Amino acid sequence: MTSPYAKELEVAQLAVQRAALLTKRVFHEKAKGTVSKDDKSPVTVGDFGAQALIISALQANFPADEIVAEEESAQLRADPSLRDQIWEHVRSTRLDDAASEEAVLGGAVKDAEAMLDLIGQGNSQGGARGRIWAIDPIDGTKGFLRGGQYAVCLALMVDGDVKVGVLGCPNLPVNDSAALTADIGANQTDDEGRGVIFSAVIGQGATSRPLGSGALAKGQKISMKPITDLSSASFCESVEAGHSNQSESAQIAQKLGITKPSVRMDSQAKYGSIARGAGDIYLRLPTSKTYQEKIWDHAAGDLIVREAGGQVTDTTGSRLDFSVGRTLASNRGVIAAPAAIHSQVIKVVQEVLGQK
Ligand SMILES: Nc1ncnc2c1ncn2[C@@H]1O[C@H](COP(=O)(O)OS(=O)(=O)O)[C@@H](OP(=O)(O)O)[C@H]1O
Ligand SMILES: [Mg+2]
Ligand SMILES: [Mg+2]
Ligand SMILES: [Mg+2]
Repeated sequence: MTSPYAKELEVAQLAVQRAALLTKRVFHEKAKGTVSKDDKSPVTVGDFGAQALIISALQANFPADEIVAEEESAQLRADPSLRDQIWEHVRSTRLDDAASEEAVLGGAVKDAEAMLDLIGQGNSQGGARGRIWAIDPIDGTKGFLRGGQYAVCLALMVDGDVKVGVLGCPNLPVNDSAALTADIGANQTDDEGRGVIFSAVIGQGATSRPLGSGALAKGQKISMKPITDLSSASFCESVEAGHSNQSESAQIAQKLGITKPSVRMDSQAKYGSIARGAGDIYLRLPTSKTYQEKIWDHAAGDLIVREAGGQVTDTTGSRLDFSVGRTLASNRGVIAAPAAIHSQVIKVVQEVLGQK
């Protein structure tokens, strides 16, 4: 008997791998086709193209499933030149392994119009019922533009619970033990020895494997660092000061006896890094009363960390709730840490936030 979600995992990993081939090409281009969205955040040819390729693979395999994806097609319909730039990438990005490309991912997208339709298919409102995929085609777009970390993110939720999570991180070291000592926060690229896929299926643990471009490489189990002494730990936090409150995190570090500076890294690469022990504690503290976290920014990382032996909660200690729509509506903050120290961190987070 095959294990639960084996097909979903295979499709998700290959879809992320193919989408990452596209983002890697755009990463090395000088002009990345960047435009500004209504909320003033950037989106590039890479984000749109990766979303089209992933949705194409999902629809070829699971046509009845719903999809919640970050990007929208409306802006592209009014911009034929941008559409054509994206189409050029979508048309020409293929896995090296022809069998996986055709038999698993369903092959090429028909034309530019079909591509726009695919991008627009990620408009599900989410919720607590049924099978829903969450896609962040490029998480950490600012990092992608800056030459930092970014991640191609895909997760399957069933009745509001994350069952499968995959993160493709082209700029992280492949090797889990090398990553332990590498400077994972600094400016990064996808040179030799870089590019990793993290994945997890509920109840089956978490793995990492080289990102590659052909048949999937063999994976290895990953687990969080067994920290007992917080004084040797460090936080892994956003690069962008607007995404997490850095002065509160400094106070929390001090109270916990953490002396090392925070590792600053864009995207869900943070979740993957702590899940393989190349980092300790993911901390995200709200900066605004109105911003709502999006499910695609957390779903895959949440499962990967929990399957690697961690706990992921908000600042009250409750699990993240992926069942309420496209956002984590009432969520305040995220703390992901090895299970043994998670409650200790939450206690101090609450002390510091409570002082305000
Ligand atoms: N105001 C605010 N507060 C919190 N979070 C926000 C905010 N604005 C945006 N975002 C989301 O942050 C995503 C980027 O992830 P990180 O914050 O972890 O990384 S970093 O900021 O790039 O360092 C980023 O994901 P992408 O848009 O996929 O890059 C955003 O969804
Ligand atoms: Mg994101
Ligand atoms: Mg994104
Ligand atoms: Mg974005």
